Amino acid sequence: MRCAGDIDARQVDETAINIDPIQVGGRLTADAMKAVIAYGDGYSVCDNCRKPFRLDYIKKPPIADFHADLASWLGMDACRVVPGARRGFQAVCQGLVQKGDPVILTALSHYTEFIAAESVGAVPREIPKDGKNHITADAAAETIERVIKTEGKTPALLFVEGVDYQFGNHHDIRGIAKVAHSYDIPVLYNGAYTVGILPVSGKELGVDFVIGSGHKSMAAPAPSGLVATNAEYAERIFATTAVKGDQTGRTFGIKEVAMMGCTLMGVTVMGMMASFPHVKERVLAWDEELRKGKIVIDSLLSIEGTKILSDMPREHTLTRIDTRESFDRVAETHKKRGFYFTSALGKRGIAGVIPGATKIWKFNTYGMTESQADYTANAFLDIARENGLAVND
Ligand SMILES: Cc1ncc(COP(=O)(O)O)c(C=O)c1O
Repeated sequence: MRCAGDIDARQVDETAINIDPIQVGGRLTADAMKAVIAYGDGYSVCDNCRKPFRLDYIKKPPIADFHADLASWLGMDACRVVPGARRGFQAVCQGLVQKGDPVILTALSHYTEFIAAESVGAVPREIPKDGKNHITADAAAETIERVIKTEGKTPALLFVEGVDYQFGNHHDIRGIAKVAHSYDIPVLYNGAYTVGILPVSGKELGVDFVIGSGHKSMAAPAPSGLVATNAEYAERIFATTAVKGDQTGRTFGIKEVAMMGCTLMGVTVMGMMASFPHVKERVLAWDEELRKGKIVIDSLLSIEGTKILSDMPREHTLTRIDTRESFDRVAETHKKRGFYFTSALGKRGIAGVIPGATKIWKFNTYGMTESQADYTANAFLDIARENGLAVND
């Protein structure tokens, strides 16, 4: 009989080449794995927590320095680690948005951005994407105007994704931030697919908040992430508690309300910290990542009927692809239907494509070695040829 503590092996072969769009940037470094083992106990980072009693003041291990380093690395003034990008969105909403306030999101916003707005009773309003799947400064301006006119209120916050999760496209953050600021609307930059993957400077982008996801893009265990702010908003977002026990008169000092006092303890913060030197280095090799990604893109495009739905040339390793006129044609008659494709990839040691997907799907080549990129490119060609699809050599 099985009991709740029985743990199965992972469903994805960890030795496989994983092209799952959400997983590639969160794979741990060897140093993070060591940290996970060393700091596995629940409150392990609290051994040397001394006054003031707060996670971001702990000197041993150097969690205080880590916070300062994160802020300067992102060109921001203050930073806190949080349990996932979503908790960063929520902290900013908690600090800036009142019930009933309109909040601007985009047609490419992630559901967690909507839920963060909902958690404070905000009214979400979307900037539409254009025909090229971009969020533009003009569309942002039109949306802000429309919201002010119809709701009679200036939006309290604007969310925008550096790179969106649907197409992996970049958007005009500087232009959008400029427009938002002309209405005095603070701008939250969602760096879930950029922070830890490519260089990001909140100052250069002209945004007020930078949010990152540790488990998606910073080689860290889940749930982890960060929220960084400029000096203008730091006090509001990281406001300390003013509450007092009515019987005891107790107060709780420097605990921050939006952070619920302390955030990432143990494995998550230590994994994130252990990977950080590697993450700082890897963002500088972004062009290399694009070059390796191109090897896979070129091979897929050589299969007749295949279309890339993301911007071309690719400027991110997450790509949306349409194989309705190629791999999906095979699915119509194959005895495994659409599952033939993921099964053929699996046999070749490639994981991360949703089982049965042959129409429109996404993949991410981030972190592949050159030989893995060559291997993956050839695997797609093999599967195409094996199933009678035409390949342009
Ligand atoms: C664009 C985007 N933003 C935010 C999130 C949420 O990130 P986290 O899991 O770190 O809260 C995701 C997760 O898939 C995402 O794709």
